Parts: sequence; C-alpha cells; structure tokens
Amino acid sequence: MGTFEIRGGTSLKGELTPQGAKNEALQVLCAVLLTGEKVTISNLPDIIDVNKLINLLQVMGVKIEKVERGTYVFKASDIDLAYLDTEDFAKRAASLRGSIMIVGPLLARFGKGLIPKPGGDKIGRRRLDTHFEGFAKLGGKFNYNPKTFFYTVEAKKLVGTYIHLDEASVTGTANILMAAVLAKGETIIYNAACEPYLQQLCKMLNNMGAKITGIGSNKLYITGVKELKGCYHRVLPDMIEIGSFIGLAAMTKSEITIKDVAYPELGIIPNVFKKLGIQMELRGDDLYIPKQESYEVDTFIDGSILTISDAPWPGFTPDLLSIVLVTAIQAKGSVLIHQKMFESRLFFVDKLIDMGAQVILCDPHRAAVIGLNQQQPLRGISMTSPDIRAGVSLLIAALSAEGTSTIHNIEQIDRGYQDIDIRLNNLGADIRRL
Ligand SMILES: CC(=O)N[C@H]1[C@@H](OP(=O)(O)OP(=O)(O)OC[C@H]2O[C@@H](n3ccc(=O)[nH]c3=O)[C@H](O)[C@@H]2O)O[C@H](CO)[C@@H](O)[C@@H]1O
Ligand SMILES: C=C(OP(=O)(O)O)C(=O)O
Repeated sequence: MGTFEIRGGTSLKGELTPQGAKNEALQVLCAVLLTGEKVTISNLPDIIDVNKLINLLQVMGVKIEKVERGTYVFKASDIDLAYLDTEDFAKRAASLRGSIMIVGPLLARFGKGLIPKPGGDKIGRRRLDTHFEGFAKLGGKFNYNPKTFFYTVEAKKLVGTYIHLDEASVTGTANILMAAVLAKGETIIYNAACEPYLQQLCKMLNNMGAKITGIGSNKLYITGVKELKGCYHRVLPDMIEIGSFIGLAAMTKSEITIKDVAYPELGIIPNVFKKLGIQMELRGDDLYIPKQESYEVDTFIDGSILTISDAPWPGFTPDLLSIVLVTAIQAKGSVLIHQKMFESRLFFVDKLIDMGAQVILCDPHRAAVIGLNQQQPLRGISMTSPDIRAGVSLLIAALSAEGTSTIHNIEQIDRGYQDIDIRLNNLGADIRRL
C-alpha cells in the first residue's frame, strides 16, 4: 500500500493540463475489440485502471503498439477466446470496473461475452442488471454463476430491438450500444446515459462505420452493420480532474490556470463550483481560477440552504460530489451535499471531521457542511483513502491543512489521476510518495 506524506498550508500557483478522461478511455479501449482493423487512440491517461485494461486486452490477444505516452495502436484481429476461461482472466478482469465493457463487443463479434464480478470503487451496491437485461433483449442467453461470480451471455446472432433501460447506467449504455452496432436491424436504446464519455464513444463507433443517431440524448437509434473498420480517436480532457483542480484552487487559495478544458463538454460542472462562490474566467479554452481569500456559498432564491446533489447527465456527476463537499469546508456559508446514486460514498467525512471540518453526516446519502470561511485551517492527520474521489478530496484537504498529513492506500488515487504528486509539486505543493 503506497502512502503520500503532505505538508499543507501553502498556496499553489501555475498551470495544470488535465489528463485524458479515465471513464471515456475505459469505454473506447473496449471498443477496439469490435474490429480486426487498426484503431489508434490518443490522450489515454497513464493511470492504473487504464493500464490494467490495456494489459488485459493484450493478454486476450490484441496486438498493441505504444506510439508515445498516451497514444497506442490496437489491432484485435486474433483474439484468444480460450484465454477467457483461465484463472488469469478472472483475476485481471475482476480488478477494475471498466472491464465490464468488454462483454458487449465480445458478444457482438464472437457470440459470447463473459466477465467476473468487476472491481472498482466500493461505494455502495453496483449492480449489472441493466447490462444483461439489455443483452437479453438483443437475443443473448444470460447466465450468472454464484459460485464463480461469473456473468456469461451468449448468442449466435443479435437482433436489434427496442430497449428501455431500467436506469441510465453509464457503462451499461456503452456495453449495450457496442453490442447493438453489430446486431441485425435497428435498436433503440431509451433512457440511455448521455455523458460526454458516451457521446465520444458514439462518435468513435460512427467513425468505425457504425450508424448511430440521437447522440447526446437519452434515446439512441442504432442501425446494425455487418462489420466495423479501424479509426483514430482522441480522448477528451478528464472533466472530473478539471473539477478536482477547481476545488483544489479554492480550498488552498491558489491561482491556477487549467489548460485546454474543452469547456462546452463540462456541462453544469463550472456552474456548481460557481455556486460555492468560486470565481473563474474562461480564457480561450483555458479556465483561470484566481486566488481567492474567501468564497461564499449561494443560498436558494428563498434564502434556504443550498443543496448540491448528483443526477444522471446532464445533471451533476456523482464523481465530483466528494470534491464539492471538501471544497465547501472552507467556504463561507452552509451547504447540504446529497449523494443520491451511491450509498457508501460519504463515509470518508469522518476523516475530514478529525481534521477540524464542520460536517454532519445526516445519513449515508447526505452531509451538511458548515463552512469555516478560511478562518480556521484544517489540521494534518493520518488517513486512508477509501475510494478514488474521496482519496483526492482527502489530498485537497491535506494540502489546505496546517501541518503534515499522511494518506495511505494511494493506489486508489493513482488508479484515476496521472502523476498527481509530480504535477501538484510543480505548482508549489509538498507531496512526498513514501
Ligand atoms: C468506469 C466508469 O465509467 N465508472 C462510472 C460509471 O459507473 P457505472 O457505469 O458502474 O455506474 P452506473 O451509471 O451503472 O450507476 C451508478 C449508480 O447510480 C445509480 N443510478 C444510475 C442511474 C440512474 O438513473 N439512477 C441511479 O440511481 C445506480 O444504481 C448505481 O448505484 O458511472 C457512474 C455514475 O456516473 C460513475 O460514478 C463511475 O465513475
Ligand atoms: C467511481 C469511479 O470509478 P469506477 O467506476 O472505476 O469505480 C470514479 O471514477 O469516480
């Protein structure tokens, strides 16, 4: 288990370039399985989860050439289907969440997809029903083995149909979409998730010869094609990392320019941070966050306490709520954080309370934050990162705190943030990797 030692209390200054988006990368990497032709992907973040998926594709038989850091050429012309029955596959595939999205492409192209219960953050129940109900609608025969925890789906031929998803699952939509592009006839996916990750996947699939319309909406129309060809795809900047940097800047009274943010793709994210009182200015496609001695939370129009909650896109992403929560600790005013989607994502507030934050965990989904208005710094403590976004939130808290903090289990941070210590140290932070 790796550890960060952080000496906090200093302001940072300078420029940060966001990495490529983790959750888009995981989708488009799985899409390389849909063709035997070459697919080039650039701006892939060099993070644990993405590297695990690239390694998994390689051991499955995908030929991979690294052009430079972040750019790879993939050729899935010779997949070793027998490998999917090995212990090694079970171990590797279970170690991250994104691997679930190999099932749709495998089913569509080879007639059989399987996966052990995937990993990812332990942030509450994370069911896969949406994925397999969708495959079943396309004609897949589904089996779950409770002894091996393996999900299997098989079909000689997939046939397009109308699918109303039971929830707008991000990876579920991607998975079903990747199966439907090679199904016979037309598929409609209603209640589809429509995050920029998914819009990017749709655009990539269309570049490969798929026929998808309705991109960006919650109703996707897919006309199946016989086969797909190679393409070039560039991953968008990571909107969750951009949000993390906005929160970091405010909390540590730093002046930060976040370069090339692809602003139109950020949706409601900048607005939510503005509601916390954080100033920002769009300069070209760079987001400039000035040094602010204090930031004041809005109230609702009637004067009642602001609530910030998550919702399926174009609502506010649940992956930024932990960061909003930690940022609110030093705001002026109070805010209620309501994490609707995940039931175990707020428990990390215990550590923030130990650091001196005024937070009341009302129940597993809601936390009330009474801002300290930068009048009382947090104090450094020793803590363990429970999940990726809580991990970064603790890092932000530690950077703002007086004294030294240690964060254990930083693999949780490294699985989603590339070289975070090096990049922040370049701006004046003091983070040591032990
Ligand atoms: C690898 C990857 O891409 N992971 C992301 C993906 O996970 P993932 O695709 O696993 O998450 P899902 O979208 O399936 O669901 C997330 C949670 O939200 C609940 N839910 C979902 C949709 C809905 O309309 N109502 C609802 O309550 C689900 O029951 C589940 O508890 O999307 C999540 C939701 O944005 C993000 O937190 C994860 O970072
Ligand atoms: C929850 C997340 O990731 P995963 O779905 O990979 O666990 C996340 O990126 O915030």
